[in-house]
Amino acid sequence: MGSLIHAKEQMSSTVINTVPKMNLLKISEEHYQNDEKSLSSPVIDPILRIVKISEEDKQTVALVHNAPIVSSYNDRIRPLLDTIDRLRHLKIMQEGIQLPTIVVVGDQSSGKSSVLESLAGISLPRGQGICTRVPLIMRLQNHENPIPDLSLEFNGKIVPTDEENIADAISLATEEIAGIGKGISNSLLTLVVKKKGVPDLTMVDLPGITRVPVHGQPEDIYEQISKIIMEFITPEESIILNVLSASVDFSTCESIRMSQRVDKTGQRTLAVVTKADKSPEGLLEKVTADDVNIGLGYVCVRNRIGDESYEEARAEEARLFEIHPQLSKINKSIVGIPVLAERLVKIQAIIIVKCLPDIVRKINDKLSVNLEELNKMPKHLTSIAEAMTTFMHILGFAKESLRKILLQGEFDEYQDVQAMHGTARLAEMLNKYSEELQSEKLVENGSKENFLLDEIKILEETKSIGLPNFLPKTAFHTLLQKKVKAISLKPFDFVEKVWSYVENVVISVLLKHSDNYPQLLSCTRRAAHNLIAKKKQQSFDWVTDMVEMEKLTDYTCNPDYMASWNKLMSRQEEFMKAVSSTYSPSIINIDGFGDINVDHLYNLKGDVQEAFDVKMRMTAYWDIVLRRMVDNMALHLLFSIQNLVNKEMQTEIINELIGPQGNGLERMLEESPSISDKRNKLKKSIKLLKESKDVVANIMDRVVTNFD
Ligand SMILES: Nc1nc2c(ncn2[C@@H]2O[C@H](COP(=O)(O)OP(=O)(O)OP(=O)(O)O)[C@@H](O)[C@H]2O)c(=O)[nH]1
Repeated sequence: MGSLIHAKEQMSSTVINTVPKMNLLKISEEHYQNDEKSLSSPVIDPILRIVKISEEDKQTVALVHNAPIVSSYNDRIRPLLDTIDRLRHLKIMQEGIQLPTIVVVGDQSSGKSSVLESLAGISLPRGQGICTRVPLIMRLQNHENPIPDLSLEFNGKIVPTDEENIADAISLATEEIAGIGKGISNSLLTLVVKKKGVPDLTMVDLPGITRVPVHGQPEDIYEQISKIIMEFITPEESIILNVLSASVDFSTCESIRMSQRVDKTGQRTLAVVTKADKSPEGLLEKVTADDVNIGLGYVCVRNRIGDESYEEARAEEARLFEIHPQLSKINKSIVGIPVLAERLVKIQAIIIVKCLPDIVRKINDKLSVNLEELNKMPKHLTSIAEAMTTFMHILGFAKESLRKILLQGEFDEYQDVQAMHGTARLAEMLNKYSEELQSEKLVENGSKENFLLDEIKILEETKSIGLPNFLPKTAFHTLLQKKVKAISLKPFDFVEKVWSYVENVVISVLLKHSDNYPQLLSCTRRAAHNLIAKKKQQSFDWVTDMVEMEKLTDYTCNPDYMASWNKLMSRQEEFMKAVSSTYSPSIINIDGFGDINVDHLYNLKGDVQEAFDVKMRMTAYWDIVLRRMVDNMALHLLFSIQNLVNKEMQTEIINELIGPQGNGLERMLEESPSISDKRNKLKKSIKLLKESKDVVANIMDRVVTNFD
């Protein structure tokens, strides 16, 4: 037997020593398989499951079963397992970093605690009804001292205990955590068992699932327990040790349903079938049929019964599977606590090696994200001078951002937010405004059935006693006023739209920069709002003047006016011919108006020729007016926005914050609870991650060396 153990030790160290750095899991799985092969050449499926085993091997396995449950994996896996345990102790899972964990689940009284005590060689509270009421982390450590060393860790304290009192100590600790009675809690209880011959294993025992609350249990016991179980078995890093009683139909087990929900293919589920002694009939068929899809295979066991000692229980178990008419037919590679221990130790090594590099990466990533966030957080201000400096910085940054967004067209701070690409949006609005003004002109020029009638009517009404060949200026002005009036609302609408947009941009920039000082938010928002209201009013006043000016006066030095009028007037003679033509329809094409039927002007009283002249003057001039309305508007807005960004905003906000009414600087000294909470949380998390980083830093060197 000694040489066998020696051979196995050699084999194990080969496994550990030959795994290269890259792709640790894949390789360690292969080696694990090789390991099994070198032991007994069984046929093994890709997920570690032994399918066939030779007769000769059966004997070897049987011999191994009689060896103490200690693997030479221990020496090498122990530091890795310690690392994981220390990370668990640091509560790294609170940071959303999952640890590789063997999670023991099972229906109520399926025998979970019995399996664990068999593995640990100690007595745990056992019984009918709910015994495990809190997640129990069981850390088994092989140690050389023949005297076992047991302790419980919970609620921040360590309580030493011994084998005799462990069951009571666990019950007491459970009561302290979850209260007296049958209630459950998700606060952890850790049991450390250092004992000669135990496998180096860490497992989590969870409360058993029950659908029907027993006397004294809360009504929603099923939901409470399911929640805890799901929390532990959902992460991909968890191996599910599903404890099933041989006396039940596996497919009806709640624990199977749950594990199937998170591990459909069963690739991270191992089944332990307890109470083989109670229900031996058909057990072989059940585990062979594998109706419930257990990827990592089955191990059938017989736990301690009544007052048996651990040694007696193991001997009974070995005897049972050796001589029982039905149970002895079950392959020896899948029976007994020693096989289970061996299997778990290996699976544990594989998942740890697989997960560790990822854990290290996640710790580093999270640490740098948190450090960055902490650095970005506002300083806690302690004096008015500090508050003033911070405030001026905020103002400076906001001004710079607005200058980029609204004046220079640089969007590095808002690459993906189109609404904040200010210069482009303003240009878009101006183009639309210009198009809207032009479209009015097109509509008007398009209505040809009344061509010249307006002009003729106005000329008649503005006639006075005088020489016939003088065009009355009033006629032109009357027409101009009518036209300006028709479009006069458009510039007001445009101004309204532009300032609303600018207000949104200004407020979101100010809010972004004063984000860390919620005390500043309301007063900067108010200042921005007041300032924009003022600017809007100024623009309205300016637009009113501009519209009135265009209505009441007329002037341009733009040569386009004369050029365009001359061009239009060159068609006057032809036009008059068309008007006096007796043919019907009499049609003439004029630039900008298209084909005009002039039948309605034939024989018309009033001066058609004069009306044509007035209309063409107006047409030439109106183009100038519209362009002027767009150009002037653009200049006005650019100038106003420039003033707002470069001068007025700063003054307005300073007045609002520290003016006669303002007490903003004093308020900046009072840190908001949400900010201080956030800072404390970040500091706590950074401390935890730094400690975790130290914990894994040493081990990663060893992983690499060991697995080189
Ligand atoms: N005959 C026999 N009885 C067993 C075996 N395993 C467990 N039992 C008994 O089944 C009962 C329940 O076992 P526990 O280990 O307390 O079950 P549990 O799943 O931890 O229970 P809860 O935590 O309450 O859900 C106890 O009385 C055990 O002695 C076994 O292999 N054979």
